[in-house]
Order: sequence, then structure tokens, then C-alpha cells
Amino acid sequence: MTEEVAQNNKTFQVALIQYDVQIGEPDVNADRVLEWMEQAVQHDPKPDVILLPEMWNTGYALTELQDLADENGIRTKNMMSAFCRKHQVNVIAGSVSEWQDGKAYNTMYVFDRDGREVSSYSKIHLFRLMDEEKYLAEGQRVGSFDVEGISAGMMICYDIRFPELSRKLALGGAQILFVPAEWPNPRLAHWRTLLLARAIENQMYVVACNRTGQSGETSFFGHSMVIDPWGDIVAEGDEREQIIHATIDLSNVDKVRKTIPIFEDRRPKLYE
Ligand SMILES: NC(=O)CCC(=O)C(=O)O
Repeated sequence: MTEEVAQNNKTFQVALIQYDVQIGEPDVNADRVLEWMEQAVQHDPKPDVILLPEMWNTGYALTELQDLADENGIRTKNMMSAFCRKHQVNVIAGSVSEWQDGKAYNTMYVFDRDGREVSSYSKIHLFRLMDEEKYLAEGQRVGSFDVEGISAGMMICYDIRFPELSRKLALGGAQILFVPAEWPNPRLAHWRTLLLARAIENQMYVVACNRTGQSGETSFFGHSMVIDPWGDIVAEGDEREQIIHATIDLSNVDKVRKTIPIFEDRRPKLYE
């Protein structure tokens, strides 16, 4: 059996923390997120990977980011590294507002079971409808990482409207896409349809964690989702705060890619 096949027999337990982010309250959010993560690791079976939502430290307190955003991500790194080491779990720390070189970014960090930071990715598509482009700087590169030998891609919220990004990640070897989000009403149909499409067209797992609750005039619907490479929904949250636990079985990626071999049938010379 090749190493690649052996890796694809891997199953993971994932836990998505569908949390009600408190706008402009990084201390409160840090305490609450830690409580939720402590609760997540008590689950049987214990999660291998925890995913948090987008901008969970400050929410969209965009006008206050100079004061509130995490300076060089230090607080997030310290908190998550310690938690990962303590519980021997991988954490995809959603995204946080981060302050770097005089600019704010919307940045996703990943930590392994030993608390090492293994990757980071700053959102490259800024969402004008929520004024992101006025207050945040764009990331300049795509993001991927290996989680226990399996390649995974990183996208943040609005990024899922850009299929060329997920296709690039899939062509680069990603078998799972992790997506933290703050995706509000009234666009639940868009959220579900786009996530399903990204899973089906790339024959990959999509693991997407959306926040819930109310922030000013804006309400968020949760509906965090785990979708398999065939497009079947493995787990989906409702509108309440909750932890969504699911098993993902990487052997399904190979099975679906063999059944309908889209990566062999592509005609890139005609459309790239
Ligand atoms: N935080 C975001 O990127 C929101 C994206 C969104 O709501 C959309 O419709 O796209």
C-alpha cells in the first residue's frame, strides 16, 4: 500500500465551535472561546481538529481595530499554543483581527497538537458589503497546511465566492477546505449552495464554521457545515450557539475522484 493510500484511510474527528462573537470585546471572546474549546475536547470521541469562526476576537469592530486587533497575533498564538499542548489537539483558530506593521488583517492561524504554529493565511478577498476594504489590508498569498499528513486549504468567508481559489488549492493537493466565517442573514441560501458547490466541484471535504447571534443590525445564522467530497452533508448546525462534531473519512476523497475523474478530464489549455 502506498503512503498516499495509507494516508487517505485516515479519519478525523472535527469540532466546529459555532459561537456568538461579542463585538469589540476581545477579553470576553478569549474567555468564552476557551470555555467552548474546553467543552469540545470533553466530547467522546475527542476531536482531532477544532475550527473557530471568523474574526472571533473582535467581531467586525472595524473602526476600533487599531486598539483592539491582536498585535502580531501574539495573544492568539500564546492562547492557542498552550491549549493545543495541554489537550494534544490541532486548532484552526478561525480568523482573528490582527495588527501588523500599522495595518489590520483578517488572519487565520493553525496550530498542531504540540502547539506549534504551522500556518497562517490573511483573507485575500475583502467584503465591501461589510466595509472590510476600508479598514483591512488584503492578504497577498493563498494558504494551505498539512494536518497530520493530509493537505488542507484555507479560505475565509467571502473567499468561497471565488471558485478559482478553491480549485487552485485542490490542484495543489488539498483534500479538505477549512472555512471560518461571519456570514449573515439574509444569505443562508448562498452560504449553503456555495459550500456545497466547492465540495462537489473539487471533490474535497468542506468544513465551514459560521458564527451565530446578533451584532448591531446584523444577525448571523450559524449553519456551520461539514460536507463530504460527494456533496453529502455530514453535519450541519442550526441557528443556536453549539459545537458541531463530525467524522471525516479521507478515503472518500479517492473514491469520489475515481468515480468521476474530473481532475483527469479537465481541459486547462482551453480555459486557463
Ligand atoms: N465576512 C464575510 O466575508 C461575509 C461574506 C458574505 O456575507 C457574503 O455574502 O459573501
